[in-house]
Amino acid sequence: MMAETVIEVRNLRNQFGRHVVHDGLDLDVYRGEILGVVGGSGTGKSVLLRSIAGLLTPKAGTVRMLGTEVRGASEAELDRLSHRIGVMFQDGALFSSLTVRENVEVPLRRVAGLTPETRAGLARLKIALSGLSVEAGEKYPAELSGGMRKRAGLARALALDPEILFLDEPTAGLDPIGAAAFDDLIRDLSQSLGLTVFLVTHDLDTLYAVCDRVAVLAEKRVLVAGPLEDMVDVDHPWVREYFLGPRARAARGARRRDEE
Ligand SMILES: Nc1ncnc2c1ncn2[C@@H]1O[C@H](COP(=O)(O)OP(=O)(O)OP(=O)(O)O)[C@@H](O)[C@H]1O
Repeated sequence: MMAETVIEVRNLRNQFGRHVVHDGLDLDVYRGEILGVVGGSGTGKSVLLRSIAGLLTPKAGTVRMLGTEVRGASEAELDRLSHRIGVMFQDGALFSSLTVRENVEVPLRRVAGLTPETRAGLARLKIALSGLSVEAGEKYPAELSGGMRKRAGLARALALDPEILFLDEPTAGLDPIGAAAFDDLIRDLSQSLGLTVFLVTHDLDTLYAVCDRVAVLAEKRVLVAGPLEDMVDVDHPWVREYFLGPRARAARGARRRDEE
C-alpha cells in the first residue's frame, strides 16, 4: 500500500537578504511516520520547520500540507490547517505568567463552545499524556525543571489533537536519561495517537531510538531522505562523518540491543 503523503515540499527557497538557506528543496513526509531532520549547524533545519508549519513565508516553492497548498490558502483554510498541527519549540516557548495548565489551554481557547471546565479537563488530559502530574500542571514554568518544561511544551502542542507534530530539538539540554525518557514518550505518543512527527534533532540517540526515516539537509536542500540504515551508504562528507563516526556507532549499537 502506498503511504499517504501528508507534507509535500517542492522547489522550496528560503532566503534572508542575500543569504540563501534553501534552494530547490524537495521533501515528502508520510502519514504516521517519525521523520528525523538532521544537518550541520546553520543548514536551515529550524527554517525548514518554520516554513512548513506556516510560521515563515518561503521566497519560492510550494508546501502542501494535509491536502492544502499553504501559499494561496484563504485565512479560513489556514486557520483550519493550524488546528491540525502542533509545534513544540526548543525551549517550550511557554508563557511565564501562566501555569502549565493555562498554557495548554491557550490553543483550546480558539475552539468555540468549550466551557472553562471542559477546557481545563482537556488540558489536564494532555498534561497527563505528556507524563506530567496534575500538580505540575498547576505550577508556573519557572518552577519546573528543563525536562518538565519540555513536556509542558509538548502538552500544549498536543492540545488540539494534531495530526502532525513538529518538534524542534526536543531533547536539547536534557541529560541522557531525561532525553531517553523523552524519546520513549515521543515514540509511544506517535504510536498510540497515530501522529506524524517532523523532528529536528542533533541527537543521534534520538534519531536511532525513534525515527523511521531521516532527511539530511546539506547544500541548501534535502540531500537524501530514507531509512537510517541507508545513510551509511551515502557518499557525502558530512553524512559519512555524522553516520559513521563513533557517536553514531554507539547509537546504532544501543538500538540493536533494544531490538534484541
Ligand atoms: N529570521 C531570520 N533572519 C535572518 N536570518 C535567519 C533567520 N532565521 C534563520 N536565519 C539564518 O538561516 C540559517 C539557518 O538557520 P536555522 O536556525 O534554520 O539553522 P539550523 O540548521 O536549525 O541550525 P542549528 O543546528 O544551529 O540550530 C542561519 O544562517 C540563520 O542565521
